[in-house]
Amino acid sequence: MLAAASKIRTISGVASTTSRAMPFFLSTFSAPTTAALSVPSLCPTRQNPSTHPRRPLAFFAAAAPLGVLSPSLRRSMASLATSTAAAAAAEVTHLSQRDAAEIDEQLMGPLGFSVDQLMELAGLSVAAAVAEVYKLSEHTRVLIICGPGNNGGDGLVAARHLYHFGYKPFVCYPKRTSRPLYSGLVTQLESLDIPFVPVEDLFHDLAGQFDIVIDAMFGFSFHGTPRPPFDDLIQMLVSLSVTDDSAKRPPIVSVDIPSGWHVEEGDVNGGGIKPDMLVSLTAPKLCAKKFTGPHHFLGGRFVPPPISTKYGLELPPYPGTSMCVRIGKAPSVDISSLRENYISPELLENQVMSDPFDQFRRWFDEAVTAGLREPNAMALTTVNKAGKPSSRMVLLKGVDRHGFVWYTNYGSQKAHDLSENSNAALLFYWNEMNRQVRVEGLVQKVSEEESEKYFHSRPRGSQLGAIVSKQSTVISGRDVLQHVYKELEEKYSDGSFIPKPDYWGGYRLTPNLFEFWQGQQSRLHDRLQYSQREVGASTAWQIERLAP
Ligand SMILES: NC(=O)C1=CN([C@@H]2O[C@H](COP(=O)(O)OP(=O)(O)OC[C@H]3O[C@@H](n4cnc5c(N)ncnc54)[C@H](OP(=O)(O)O)[C@@H]3O)[C@@H](O)[C@H]2O)[C@@H](O)CC1
Ligand SMILES: [K+]
Repeated sequence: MLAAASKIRTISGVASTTSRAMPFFLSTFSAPTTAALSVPSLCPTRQNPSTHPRRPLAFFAAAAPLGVLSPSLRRSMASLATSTAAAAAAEVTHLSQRDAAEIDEQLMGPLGFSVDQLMELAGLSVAAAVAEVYKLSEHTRVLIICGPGNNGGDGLVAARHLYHFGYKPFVCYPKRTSRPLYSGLVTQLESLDIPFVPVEDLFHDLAGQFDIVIDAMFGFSFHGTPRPPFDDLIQMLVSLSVTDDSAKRPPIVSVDIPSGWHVEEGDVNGGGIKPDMLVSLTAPKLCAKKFTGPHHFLGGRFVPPPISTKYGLELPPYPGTSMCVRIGKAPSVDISSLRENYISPELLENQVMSDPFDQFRRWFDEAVTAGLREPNAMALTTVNKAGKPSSRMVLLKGVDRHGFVWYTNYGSQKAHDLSENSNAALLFYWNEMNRQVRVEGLVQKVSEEESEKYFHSRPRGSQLGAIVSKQSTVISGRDVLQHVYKELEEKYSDGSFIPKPDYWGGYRLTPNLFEFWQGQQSRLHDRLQYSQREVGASTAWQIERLAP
């Protein structure tokens, strides 16, 4: 059985609402095992966005020094990528019209690119940026208005990618050119049954017909004032963008330049389009400095060093494998309006395993199968003898009937707390599945032998890292770590055995309480608690439902 859980988040003040669907594999669980669970190595996985519109694809993994999306990395690192890029926005280079055209010529001349290639990457960037901001569940119908030049071509390509992402594109392409590149793009869209909408059909109830409007009319070669029919189309978007209630109209996304704006001066008389989102390509043009909408992205991840060097381009790094990166400040949200409505299968007493370890194992396997990133990440809360609590995330490295194991530095704050008070709590939060597991119990160090075994199973870099860090002590700078690390790297460069430091090892929490939480609609969440009770000379787990 494959059921779905989804979550609807409402964000007022910005674009809005997200929802997610996540596969659950409730009945695919095989017989519980008593063998220790050795946590598998977990890689973020990508699912077909047209069928699984879940996390914004991971952000941030590869591109040193910054980086989501991956992906999707999605996802926590995304905010870091975003804020770092935002911080850098002030220094982003803005191109004059002449430089933009010159770069175009060089890319397609001495640097060996074809226009088809660049257009494909540009259109893909636009589609990726749109999908990052406007979630499929809330914005399905996308109108793409395409102009006569390459900006229009970017729009045609974006339409195709949006279709494959699961959106429903409609294209308005009033001035077609017969060049094979463009006729090919049109044929590709026709083969997907994407409707081509005549201009006349757009002049009534645009807001009711579409959830997003993409302006791909003019880019950096625009000059003068718009000629028909683009003058009327631009006016239509102007009227749309001044609609008071932004929630009642489709957002406008401009490709490279808001059409009709002066390429360098921007919206000179103030009567032009006011897009909600701008996707600058290659590098922002000077007019982008006047863009005041909430979402400014950069796309066109193809700029080779000769161009960056020649034009002194300062551009934010693209996160991970992403085709776009936010530049400019991320819109601020009203925290009190962030609200999720959880939709999940019910969690009933007669569905859960009688043993909480088996139930944990079942949920853990489902989290891994569903492709969650680091489902073994858990918040560990310790409390010192003065009753002062502290929390941090650690990684679960094993679980069996004896308990939950993680490794750390025995000189750390948590170790200090645990030496004074062995009570601790673990919290797993599997956001995409609307699930949380709480575990409480007593903590003990694992045997030296167990720690040794695990230490030597780690990559050599992690072994050295464990030696370098006198965890939780104050250090004067990052260079301190790098210096010691380098020395150790040299010392062990011959591949010789790296001894485990005695201040490094594992802990095991032996649970006396579990709580399995499944988010449900209208705050009527399922909470099933397992606690221990005496039965004769032994103990048994009793399951009780807690009010949400
Ligand atoms: N590396 C890069 O840089 C990359 C660039 N890429 C993309 O290319 C875009 C630049 O494309 P582009 O040069 O084809 O020009 P664009 O702005 O689409 O329009 C030209 C057309 O509009 C017409 N037109 C002009 N003014 C007009 C008016 N007032 N009223 C009516 N029509 C008017 C003009 O006609 P003309 O005036 O010449 O008769 C011509 O037909 C760029 O912004 C980016 O999106 C990416 O694909 C890949 C990488
Ligand atoms: K445009």
